[in-house]
Amino acid sequence: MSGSITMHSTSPHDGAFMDPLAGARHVFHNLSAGELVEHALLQGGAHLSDGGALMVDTAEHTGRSVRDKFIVDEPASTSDIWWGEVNQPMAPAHFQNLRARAEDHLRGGVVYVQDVFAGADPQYRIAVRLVTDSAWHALFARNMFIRPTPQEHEGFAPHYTIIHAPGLQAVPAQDGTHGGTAIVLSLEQKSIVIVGTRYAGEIKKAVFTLMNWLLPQHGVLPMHCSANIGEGGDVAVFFGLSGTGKTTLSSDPSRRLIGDDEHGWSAHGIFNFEGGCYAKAIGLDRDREPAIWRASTCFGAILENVASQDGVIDFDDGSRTENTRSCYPIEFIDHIQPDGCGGIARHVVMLTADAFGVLPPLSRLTPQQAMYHFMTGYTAKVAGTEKGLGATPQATFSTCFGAPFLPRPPEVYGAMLRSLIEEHGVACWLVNTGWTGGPCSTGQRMSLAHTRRLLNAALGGELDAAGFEEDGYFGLLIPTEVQGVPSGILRPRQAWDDARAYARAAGELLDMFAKNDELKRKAAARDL
Ligand SMILES: Nc1ncnc2c1ncn2[C@@H]1O[C@H](COP(=O)(O)OP(=O)(O)O)[C@@H](O)[C@H]1O
Ligand SMILES: C=C(OP(=O)(O)O)C(=O)O
Ligand SMILES: [Mn+2]
Repeated sequence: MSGSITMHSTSPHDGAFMDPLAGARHVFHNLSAGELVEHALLQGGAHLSDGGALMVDTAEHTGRSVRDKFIVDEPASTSDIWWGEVNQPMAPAHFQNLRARAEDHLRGGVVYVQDVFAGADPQYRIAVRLVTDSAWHALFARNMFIRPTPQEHEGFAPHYTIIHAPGLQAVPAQDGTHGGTAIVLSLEQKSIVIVGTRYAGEIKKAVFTLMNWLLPQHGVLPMHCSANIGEGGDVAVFFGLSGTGKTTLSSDPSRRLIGDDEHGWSAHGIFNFEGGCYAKAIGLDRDREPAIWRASTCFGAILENVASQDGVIDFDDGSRTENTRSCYPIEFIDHIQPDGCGGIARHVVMLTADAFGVLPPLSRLTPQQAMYHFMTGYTAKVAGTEKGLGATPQATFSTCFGAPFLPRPPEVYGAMLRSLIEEHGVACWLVNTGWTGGPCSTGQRMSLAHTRRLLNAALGGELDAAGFEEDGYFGLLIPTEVQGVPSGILRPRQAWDDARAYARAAGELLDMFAKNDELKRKAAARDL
């Protein structure tokens, strides 16, 4: 590997397409946050909260459209793609159509251009240009990615361009899509097209997919995780699927936040891909999560699908969706690592929100167990929209805690993590941020205070000399005592009133893991 790596082998604009902006009526380049807020209000469909946060509505798409994501099937770039359910091929001719129509659509009106970077480590950074007709999505990109300095803006040459036309519907017969929505990556043409959805998370996760494609060729492991750094410079990464606590737990007043969702692990250490956070806002409570609450409610923040009355935010209202979101630049959090870079991770934490209430709140993993849980990627959600009584939990297995974002086969990422854990003697932990004392219908959500205390004990070295005992089902090592947490909580069997009900639930969860292992074995045999 050379000193300065070129993440982009050909010239930024390879001439395959016209400048997407040529002929556009009004083009606004790199407006400030204040200007974008003004434009968003004028464009309509947005208003300010009493504290100044921009409140927007995404209409029917309130989450990612997993089935509508495509990678263009281009021979030079796609031989290493993990084709299948996650990565569906799109014919180059279809992409050509779709992109041309998206550009035409944008040319017809007002266009916002935001130039940003992904990758805090300059060596592995890509320059990304978002072209959109929606001012608040331009603000989203400005908040979420790394904002160039004035000098960096001069001569900014995008390596990748995102054509974002949320109001345009794809046409399946012409564009090769399933319906009106499409998120399409062309690795060869260095271009991403997003149509038919206003959910802003598509923008950041499309760039994440791109980083997941690019970085392994440079010996860097891309990860769906948050990261922070302790007083002594010790770095921890927190893997986990959506809603397991990456954002919440990484902003901890006693540790500096590196980032809340996407990181790379290079020979120098951990670096954020982003410059902002995208927190789940449902139930956001001022007292329980003061840092995220403050960041989410001030001018410059965007609140997606959050309800309000006369400007007063109601974070408890999930009537539009449970997946309400807040988006803010990382500087809105007090304790951050300003350059977005830390050293080699000393701790790897795997978060799971176990709605069956079976897994211990904290357990230590051997390197082998850590790899098993990484390749398995378990979490369990409450099914449907009605939470609480009677709801049945739904197990989810998403390999590498991020299958929807992996363009390469999972083993590529697994092998890299395995060698990093071995090489650096990394301590590994499994944390259940889900339920305790029963499944979600009868148990309680793990207290955030307990989860934070357990993590601080693990990361701060308090548990180095602690006693551990096996859980009896998963071979997990549970600390027998942690200051500040009742011992009855540490062992899930004791947290349940009915020991037999616990045994049954644990057995059932083990079966679900075994079924998933079997499915993976079959899929691997098919691919041989
Ligand atoms: N013990 C807990 N640990 C972490 N999060 C919890 C816990 N209890 C409740 N929560 C809630 O779960 C949600 C976790 O969401 P978030 O941190 O945004 O997840 P992610 O970033 O992994 O998608 C938040 O709404 C948080 O308040
Ligand atoms: C942005 C997302 O990720 P997360 O929930 O992991 O923050 C998402 O799933 O749309
Ligand atoms: Mn998050």
